[in-house]
Amino acid sequence: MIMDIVLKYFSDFSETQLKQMQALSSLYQEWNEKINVISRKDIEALYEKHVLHSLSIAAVADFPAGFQVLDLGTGGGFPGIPLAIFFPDVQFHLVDSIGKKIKVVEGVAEALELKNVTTAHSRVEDIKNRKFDVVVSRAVAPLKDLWRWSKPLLKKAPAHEQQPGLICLKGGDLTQEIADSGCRPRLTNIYKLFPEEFFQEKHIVIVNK
Ligand SMILES: C[S@@+](CC[C@H](N)C(=O)[O-])C[C@H]1O[C@@H](n2cnc3c(N)ncnc32)[C@H](O)[C@@H]1O
Repeated sequence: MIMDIVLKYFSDFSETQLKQMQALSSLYQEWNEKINVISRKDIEALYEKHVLHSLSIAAVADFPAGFQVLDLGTGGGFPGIPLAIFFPDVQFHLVDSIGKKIKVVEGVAEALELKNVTTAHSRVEDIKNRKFDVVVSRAVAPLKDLWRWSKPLLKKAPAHEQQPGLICLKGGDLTQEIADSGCRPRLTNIYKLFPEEFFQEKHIVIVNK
């Protein structure tokens, strides 16, 4: 099935990861019948539109074992769930302000037995007393807000080291958004990694700590 598209670009999965990736299709179909978190059109193209797109972050950033990653505005679990499968030794905290979406994420993570996923039904601004190595996010808010929310939640980088703090998937013309953001991000074009036609959010934007 369409899962082939993921295997075309990421071939190094363990048996467990492969089973988890393959299970995503039926899990999201089942959950979507109860709670609609993904459009009908998109659910048919789950691996291209959501899974591969989420994994594009893994193509540009390495998360070492023990890293703590926050997925800000995870919705139905993107990019957090595919990344949690991809990086089983990294801890992912998936947060969204809409409770029913977090219910789906919890159901999917539990069915996949993803021990490295925790969730919270919360606005990201309300997270207190926690720090993360990196924040990931897709299609949530202008860069200015993403960076304002992420900054206080990030552990400090060691002196003189440039480390990614915020990695987000974004679409459209980012010129004005970047000018307004108050930070100086780097951009990677996703279509240089994967076929352009799959994605609406065509850039990976990385802001260093
Ligand atoms: C367009 S959806 C994208 C969901 C998911 N990241 C994806 O790409 O499929 C944006 C999500 O961000 C969430 N969100 C927006 N602002 C937020 C905030 N301040 N804190 C937590 N979640 C937020 C919304 O509830 C919504 O589920």
